[in-house]
Amino acid sequence: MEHRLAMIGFGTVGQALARILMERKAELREKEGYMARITAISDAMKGALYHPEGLDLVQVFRSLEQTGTLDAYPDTPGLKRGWDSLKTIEDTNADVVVEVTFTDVETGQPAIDHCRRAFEAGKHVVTTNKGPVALAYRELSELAEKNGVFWGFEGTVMSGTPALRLPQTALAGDRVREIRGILNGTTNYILTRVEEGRSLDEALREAQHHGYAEADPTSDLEGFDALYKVMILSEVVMGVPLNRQDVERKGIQTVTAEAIRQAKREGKRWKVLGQLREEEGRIAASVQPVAIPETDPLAGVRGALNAVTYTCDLLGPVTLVGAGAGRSETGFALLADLIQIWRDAR
Ligand SMILES: NC(=O)C1=CN([C@@H]2O[C@H](COP(=O)(O)OP(=O)(O)OC[C@H]3O[C@@H](n4cnc5c(N)ncnc54)[C@H](OP(=O)(O)O)[C@@H]3O)[C@@H](O)[C@H]2O)C=CC1
Ligand SMILES: N[C@@H](CC=O)C(=O)O
Repeated sequence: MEHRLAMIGFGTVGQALARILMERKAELREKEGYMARITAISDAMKGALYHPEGLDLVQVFRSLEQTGTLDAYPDTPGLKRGWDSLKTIEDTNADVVVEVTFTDVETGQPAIDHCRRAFEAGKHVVTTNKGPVALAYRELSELAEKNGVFWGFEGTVMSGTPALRLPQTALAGDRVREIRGILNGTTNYILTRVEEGRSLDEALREAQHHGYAEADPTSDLEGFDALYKVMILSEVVMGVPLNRQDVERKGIQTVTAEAIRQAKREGKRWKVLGQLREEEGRIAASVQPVAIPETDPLAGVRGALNAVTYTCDLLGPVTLVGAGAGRSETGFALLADLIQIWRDAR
């Protein structure tokens, strides 16, 4: 048995997963018995390829390096080009759809439709796209269950750091009453670099260069990305759905470079905190920059690292610190979900 994957979107994260599968092929096979081949890629601007026997990833990356597109991939018998995302999901032989298109903070589309169509076609989905989980969790979970397929979205919160798998597995049986965390890698990186003397613009450019920022970085800067993660944590970890309007939101545009450096002189650090607290079945939730004292454990979380503290009834507080964004870090989140599908099937 072997996974056949269809990549919907082939940007930073999609390419990172492809590289991991290529570079770790032998190790994954030996240690996990895991085998996968990418049979299809469909990307908005780079183009689309499908070959039922699998694509040659060396040629895929060569074509991207030469042309920025998939156009220079060599023609071989049986190769199809140009299929759009929905045709790729429905008409290829893939059994797992890897949904890694942009997160749309208004509608969650077209990613919600991508997941819907995949489940209806009896295909598993792994995704790092926050839109479907934040806006259509119930509907899509039910649809996946009805069709007997798996929906993996570990990478939607804190990249490959197991921020969702930890409460769902290791904390099962306890109740999470409160969540507090740094949930956006780009803004934490920017705040750290500005403290170190960079300008806000320079720091944002660096974050983009490292692959941390959203395609439209205003989503990071204005707090929408963290807001979506707060919605996901509320529903998936605390079992309470929230609307966007339920979450108070402020971005880092309200914090000047001088305020960041002044806080440092006063022994404080600005952090964008996502906070959720359960009170009588209701959730009070917010995303906002706060100047916290250096003695706060979250103050030491620097750069693109993120952290989350789950305060549980029985266990008390548990804090997880790890990558919040990044190429291989987020590609790994998809791999972890793929391995879970693989293990569950066995
Ligand atoms: N980067 C990170 O560290 C993390 C990212 N994420 C999430 O993962 C997802 C992917 O992120 P990332 O790879 O960085 O983003 P990129 O912007 O690098 O890649 C997204 C890709 O999706 C393609 N695309 C957009 N719409 C469609 C469509 N309708 N059909 C096919 N392809 C489409 C884009 O095409 P083109 O550009 O060619 O137009 C682009 O290549 C996002 O939802 C993001 O929020 C989650 C955790 C961390
Ligand atoms: N842009 C996001 C990417 C991961 O979700 C971030 O910076 O955290």
